[in-house]
Amino acid sequence: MKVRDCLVSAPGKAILHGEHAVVHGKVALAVSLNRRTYLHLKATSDGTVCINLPNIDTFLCWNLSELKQLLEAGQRLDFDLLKRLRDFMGLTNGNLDTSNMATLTFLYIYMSLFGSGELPSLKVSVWSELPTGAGLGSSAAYSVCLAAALLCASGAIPAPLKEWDHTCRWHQEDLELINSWAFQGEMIIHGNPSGVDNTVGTWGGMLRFLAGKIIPLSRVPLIRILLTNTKVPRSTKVLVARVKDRINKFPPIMIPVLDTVDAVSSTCEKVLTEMTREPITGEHYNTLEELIDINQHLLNVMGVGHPALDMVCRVTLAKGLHSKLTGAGGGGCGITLLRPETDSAIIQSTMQDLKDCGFDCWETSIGGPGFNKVSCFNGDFALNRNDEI
Ligand SMILES: Nc1ncnc2c1ncn2[C@@H]1O[C@H](COP(=O)(O)OP(=O)(O)O)[C@@H](O)[C@H]1O
Ligand SMILES: C[C@@](O)(CCOP(=O)(O)O)CC(=O)O
Ligand SMILES: [Mg+2]
Repeated sequence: MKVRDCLVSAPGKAILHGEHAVVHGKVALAVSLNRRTYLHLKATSDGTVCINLPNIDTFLCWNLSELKQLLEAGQRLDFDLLKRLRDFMGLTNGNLDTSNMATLTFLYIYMSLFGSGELPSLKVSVWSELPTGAGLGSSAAYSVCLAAALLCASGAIPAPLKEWDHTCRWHQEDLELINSWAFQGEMIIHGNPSGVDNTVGTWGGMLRFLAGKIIPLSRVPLIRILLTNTKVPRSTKVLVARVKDRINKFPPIMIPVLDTVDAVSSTCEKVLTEMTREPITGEHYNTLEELIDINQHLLNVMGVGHPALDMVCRVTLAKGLHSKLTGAGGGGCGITLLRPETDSAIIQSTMQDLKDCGFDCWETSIGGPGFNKVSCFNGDFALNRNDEI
């Protein structure tokens, strides 16, 4: 089978409001970031499939003949395949570390897409500008890249449409297919994902996500934020399970908390919309700050806070800035809202204070015009075909 080489990329995301609550059917507001994950797929002819995942120190190869034995002729690929792959990799349920989850996700999508025909010999390399396991949707960006590249290589989606700047894109229905396979990847990595992260990775921009329904927010103001990575490692899968346990233990307490988060997200959306229709005032920013504070407390009630995230909130508040965790929490990243009038000296000194705590910190902006979705590059332009990654 002739497989096309390709280079694809997908953005990370920040959740403004609604993390965790979105898993339980509440609204989330999420936005793509200008940090991305890249995947290069290269056809080979040595009868192996190999993955290079330098961010997580994983470099593996398998013989196609070994993998073929895991496929049962004619069978629809599903969680039985997942079980066979787990057994093949020697994994028990509790043994899903960073490398195993990434490997299992790759093998699952690869075997599912190519299993009914000939397994192609490939080398797949993935690298990312996103911190892994820090709340910025690295798992979704990884899954979107795998889905896009492998669907394209298998011929399940056509060659993408070329754009003027040497990048290219897919039609809406192809993006939907990419998103659905990326969601399966997230299921392997997260256990019970809402789908918001893979949706942002696929479509980009800012969106409102509710029970699988996506409403793109096409008119949103450009907002400056700080992103701070506490570098405290955590796993989304573990945190999502922790919140579920707490909901099961205290339903009358936790269900109103989820409803309140839902109201925070909807109120924030309303304010953002107002900000595009009328002159932006200090009052708009005051409300956004209050919503951030309220949601941070609610996330602590859900049990996904961490002393390092409390530190981010304290350090920034000392400079008059408001922060909350973003993503699954339990460590990872926080976002801090910057007001338009915030002096650059204040921003610099806040960033220095955060760095002095041992955190990584960078300024970025979200919203505004422009999309930042999954895209591919015309191979010859972006990479010489003979380049080794
Ligand atoms: N660049 C990458 N290369 C390989 N695997 C990755 C990469 N980025 C993310 N992953 C996978 O995603 C997992 C992290 O997912 P998760 O706990 O949801 O955190 P995040 O908030 O970054 O999405 C990692 O353990 C790994 O399996
Ligand atoms: C906690 C959650 O709302 C977001 C998780 O994001 P991340 O994996 O921490 O980037 C889970 C989900 O929506 O699937
Ligand atoms: Mg994730």
